[in-house]
Amino acid sequence: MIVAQGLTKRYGDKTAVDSVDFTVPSGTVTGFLGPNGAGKSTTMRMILGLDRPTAGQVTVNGKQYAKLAAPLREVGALLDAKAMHGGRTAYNHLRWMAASNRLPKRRVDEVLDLVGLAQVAKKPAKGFSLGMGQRLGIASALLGDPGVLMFDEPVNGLDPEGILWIRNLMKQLAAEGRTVFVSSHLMSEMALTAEHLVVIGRGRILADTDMRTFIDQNSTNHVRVRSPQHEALRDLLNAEGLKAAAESDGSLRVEGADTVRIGNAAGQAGIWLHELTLVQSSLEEAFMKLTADSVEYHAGVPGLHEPAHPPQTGAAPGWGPPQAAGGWGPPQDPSGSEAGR
Ligand SMILES: Nc1ncnc2c1ncn2[C@@H]1O[C@H](COP(=O)(O)OP(=O)(O)OP(=O)(O)O)[C@@H](O)[C@H]1O
Repeated sequence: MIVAQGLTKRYGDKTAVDSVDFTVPSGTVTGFLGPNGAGKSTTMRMILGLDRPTAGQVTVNGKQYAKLAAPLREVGALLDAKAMHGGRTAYNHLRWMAASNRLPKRRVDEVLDLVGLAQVAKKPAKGFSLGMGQRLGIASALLGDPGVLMFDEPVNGLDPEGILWIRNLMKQLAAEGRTVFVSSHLMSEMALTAEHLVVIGRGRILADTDMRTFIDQNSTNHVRVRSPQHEALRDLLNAEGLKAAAESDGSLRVEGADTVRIGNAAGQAGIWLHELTLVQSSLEEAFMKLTADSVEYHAGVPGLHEPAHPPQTGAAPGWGPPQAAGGWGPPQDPSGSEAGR
């Protein structure tokens, strides 16, 4: 179990982690979610004693990491898959880690087998692909057979088979009663893997709850209904006080009612239905809604940003597509000369 209490980290005037309290229970996979820069890696580094908290504390199995007698046997972590000596072979990388924690050599072979790297064990890590590096990092985390495991973006670079493998591995580790704490930006993957969620935004805990409750509390289900009598159905639902909005695929999106109510209303009015589906919100929708105010780094949407050089001639003011001349983009040489380019 991991327990954080008032855990805080400040870098100068930047508060990366702001007095957070949370518990990562054993026997379940806990997802650690948050937008870029939310404080996930900083929190994980503090759990592993790689960063010292400015205030508060975090313990693993009741002790601070630095006070664990045999850390590798209690906590395994994958934070940065590239954090290894590139000239060392996968085998030797694991061998020195095992030796430093008095783990037997045979454990190195076991974890290499487990992560599927046995055939390349004697090859230097610098030649490894991103996915192979992730597998080696996971092997390091598993080396001491620890009860607590932390993975920062573990599926990064893995192929579909690798993603399925790590998903099943994490579930299996949790089913064995271990504590599994995993961060990821892949919401669809997290929805399939985690049962519990800790969500952080701008250094503060936004949610600490089970997956179903999180989705239910932060999203709205709707019903998708399709009928050859589209207009009649829409009028009927609107008359019933339901908001029925036409979708571009020809269906109606109805909020605030379940399938039974809509089906009964349509049946009583003699309206044929070709589809009546309850659409449950996804983790992604719930996450986006909850963290909308916590996103620090927004990407510009092409065509939606204000141009640095607004159109000068013959164009209405305001935003618009790039102009052939005098519009957005690098300044043009009016002579059309190639000189100086
Ligand atoms: N060593 C450091 N010095 C100064 N600021 C830092 C340092 N490490 C992290 N930060 C800042 O702390 C905040 C939290 O960063 P952190 O890496 O923990 O976020 P994150 O949730 O892991 O983000 P991402 O999803 O992008 O990996 C960011 O604003 C970051 O710039």
